[in-house]
Amino acid sequence: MTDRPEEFDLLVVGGGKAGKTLSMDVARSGQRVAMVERGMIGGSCINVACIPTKALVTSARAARHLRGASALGLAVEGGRVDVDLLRAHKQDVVEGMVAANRQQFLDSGLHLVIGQARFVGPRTVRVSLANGGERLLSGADVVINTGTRPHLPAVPGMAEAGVLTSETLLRLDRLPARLVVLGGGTVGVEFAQMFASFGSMVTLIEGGPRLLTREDPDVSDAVLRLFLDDGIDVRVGVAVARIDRDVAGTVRVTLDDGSLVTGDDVLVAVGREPVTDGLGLDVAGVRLNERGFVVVDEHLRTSAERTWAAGDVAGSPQFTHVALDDYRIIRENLAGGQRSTVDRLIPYTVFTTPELARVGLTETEARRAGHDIQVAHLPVAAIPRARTLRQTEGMWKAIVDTRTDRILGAALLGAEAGEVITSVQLAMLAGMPWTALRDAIITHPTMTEGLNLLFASLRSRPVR
Ligand SMILES: Cc1cc2nc3c(=O)[nH]c(=O)nc-3n(C[C@H](O)[C@H](O)[C@H](O)COP(=O)(O)OP(=O)(O)OC[C@H]3O[C@@H](n4cnc5c(N)ncnc54)[C@H](O)[C@@H]3O)c2cc1C
Ligand SMILES: NC(=O)c1ccc[n+]([C@@H]2O[C@H](COP(=O)([O-])OP(=O)(O)OC[C@H]3O[C@@H](n4cnc5c(N)ncnc54)[C@H](O)[C@@H]3O)[C@@H](O)[C@H]2O)c1
Repeated sequence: MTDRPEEFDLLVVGGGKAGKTLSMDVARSGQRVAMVERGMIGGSCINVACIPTKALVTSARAARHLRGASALGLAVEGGRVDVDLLRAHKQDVVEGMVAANRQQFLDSGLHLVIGQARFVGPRTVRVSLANGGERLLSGADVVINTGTRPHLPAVPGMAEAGVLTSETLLRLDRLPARLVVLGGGTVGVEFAQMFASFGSMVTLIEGGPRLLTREDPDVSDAVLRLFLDDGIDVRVGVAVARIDRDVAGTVRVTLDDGSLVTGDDVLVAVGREPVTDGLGLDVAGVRLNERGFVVVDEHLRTSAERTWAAGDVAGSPQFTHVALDDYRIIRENLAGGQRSTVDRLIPYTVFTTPELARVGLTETEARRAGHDIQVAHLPVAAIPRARTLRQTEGMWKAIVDTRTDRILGAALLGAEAGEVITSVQLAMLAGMPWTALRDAIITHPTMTEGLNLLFASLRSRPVR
């Protein structure tokens, strides 16, 4: 290797959703682009996060359907979960997407460099290549997109006891008979319910006052009731004092209220931390915040000249669709634009069964912000489609501004909520009044039709 770097118009460090989409787009426009990825073709979403988990949620839902088949008029036996088949299904979905990504990378003309990058100066990285050797690369512009990894808190005994993360549990080399889940956030609830559907006895421990602490208390309570119905043992407002594994292999989790939870495996799902250590960002002039995330401005510029950051590592809300929007922002700003992250309307869906889909403000946030609000409520059982699906669990709510008639936010817990929320989001983006959703003619019988009923529960402003 010479000391002169290979020069590119754009150098992307980490091939996550933001980085790979940007790399392909810029390469297709004829510029020289190098993307360094240490091993996961396509990034974490398709390899170890969204896609494998949602493939397994499909299996979990199928298992539930099979158990409830008689209610649908079907005489079906059992539905035993076979962990080898489960793993094969998940792998097949993942490998299909990885192969499609690899082909798209090739077609775009980007230079894919497989190896671990480390900054050795401004806009210059040394890459330890996966197949041996090194390369020195520089970019006229550089984008950091190295993502996050599971955070492991300092709990006495945990390292010796051995615990799982979302990544290691997804390898599925066995189905734990008893699974203890630490953390009742998005990862914790999705995994807890999925494994309960596969037949594991699940205990979920959340340090905060309730499940999904970002949500309104009535929404968290509705999720809690579903979990209790599923036989999940939920403990909230307790901290783990220590974790031990006995000679028989049983894990013993001692809580600070003196109680003891036992299991075969512990999944730690208490948040994610940025992948910035060992990246040499100090020599690149890139500032980090106290939690190790890259500090960016609203245009996703870092403290170093012509150096940008995108996705989880830039402190963006941790969703793939947000990483995609970060790509759009940088793409436009590389071309001299001023696109910004300010005031983005970011929906999300927690893939429990049924799903919890959210957009905009919660009721708590709307009140705190001083809005004069009305809150619409609807039990999902009131929606005809839910009856035909025989999935009547859940509740919907929406928050509207009484003065402007604009929709401020919605929380939909129910079947297909992740699809329905987009209609609410689009109405918000278009600045439509809530009455438009109350009065729109919507196909019958669909879940989206429930929006007519949800908003019909509100009072209209008197006509003046
Ligand atoms: C279990 C789980 C389920 C999730 N489900 C969903 C979901 O359903 N929907 C949703 O929207 N979001 C979901 N998320 C969040 C989503 O996965 C992330 O927000 C998203 O993947 C972030 O993408 P990114 O662009 O920041 O980078 P990432 O996809 O994290 O990519 C970063 C890449 O950088 C590479 N890298 C790191 N360091 C180096 C280095 N030094 N040199 C070279 N390469 C390097 C890594 O190998 C990785 O491929 C989930 C997350 C988890 C953990
Ligand atoms: N469907 C989706 O879109 C999806 C799915 C999974 C993950 N994600 C993304 O990944 C991010 C990370 O997910 P996550 O669930 O790891 O983090 P999170 O921040 O969503 O939740 C972590 C939870 O763990 C709790 N906690 C923290 N320390 C604890 C401790 N010592 N003991 C018990 N509980 C503790 C917190 O109070 C919190 O409720 C999410 O915020 C989300 O943005 C998205």
